[in-house]
Amino acid sequence: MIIGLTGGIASGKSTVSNLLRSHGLPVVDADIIARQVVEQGHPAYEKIVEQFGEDILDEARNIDRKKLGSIVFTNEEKRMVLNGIVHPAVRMGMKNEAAAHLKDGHPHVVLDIPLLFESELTHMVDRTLLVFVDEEIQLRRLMDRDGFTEAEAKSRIAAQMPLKDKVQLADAVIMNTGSLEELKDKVETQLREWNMI
Ligand SMILES: CC(C)(COP(=O)(O)OP(=O)(O)OC[C@H]1O[C@@H](n2cnc3c(N)ncnc32)[C@H](O)[C@@H]1O)[C@@H](O)C(=O)NCCC(=O)NCCS
Ligand SMILES: Nc1ncnc2c1ncn2[C@@H]1O[C@H](COP(=O)(O)OP(=O)(O)OP(=O)(O)O)[C@@H](O)[C@H]1O
Repeated sequence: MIIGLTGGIASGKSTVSNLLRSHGLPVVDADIIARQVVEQGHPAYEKIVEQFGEDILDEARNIDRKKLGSIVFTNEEKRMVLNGIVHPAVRMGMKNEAAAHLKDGHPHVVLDIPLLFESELTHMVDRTLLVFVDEEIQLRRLMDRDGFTEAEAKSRIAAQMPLKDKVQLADAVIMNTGSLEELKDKVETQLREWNMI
């Protein structure tokens, strides 16, 4: 079974991913692949520099993610351009990694995809699991984790489908408004319900 793990920015997907890994489940992380496919030498890197110019590069000519983020999270059109370059490569990378885990004999694989619903990727998975927090907690955790101003954090949250709309689309929801201990219990309960542990 392929599980699609999703949620909003700073909802707790990586935290849940780590708990899933601790149960022996392999997790394929779309954010990590999205970083790999824009490294120098990859075709997506060239396309991004062509579209966004050399101003988004740092001294070592790597993509400065902070700079690129400040452009695309305040301009939907530019975000779509970036998505159009990066997402096909991410999809391919995820498929390859998932196939390798299945080939290794793992019966279940988790795909951690922040934009699972926005990018209509549910066909890639058998079940969807949403990590939910209310907007106030999401904003606070995002500002605390990344040191963003309120405006920066809000622009990132606004670039995604509201979490309450994702609740309607998910097969199961894990509430992450409580403590990490509670989260751990909820993850375990969900895995048992789906006969995955
Ligand atoms: C804009 C970029 C350079 C900012 O990099 P940065 O290191 O600051 O953030 P990081 O990649 O770790 O993403 C953090 C979170 O932001 C959110 N996010 C990232 N990209 C997007 C996007 N295009 N639309 C909406 N939310 C996004 C996700 O929740 C993600 O988990 C980077 O996010 C990027 O290249 N985005 C485009 C690719 C993408 O969509 N990645 C996310 C899933 S594949
Ligand atoms: N139950 C919790 N209690 C307190 N802090 C938490 C809890 N769950 C997650 N956090 C913290 O909130 C922040 C966001 O969590 P995490 O990084 O797992 O989110 P994410 O959904 O993977 O984010 P992104 O979309 O940016 O990749 C982190 O600093 C994490 O340590």
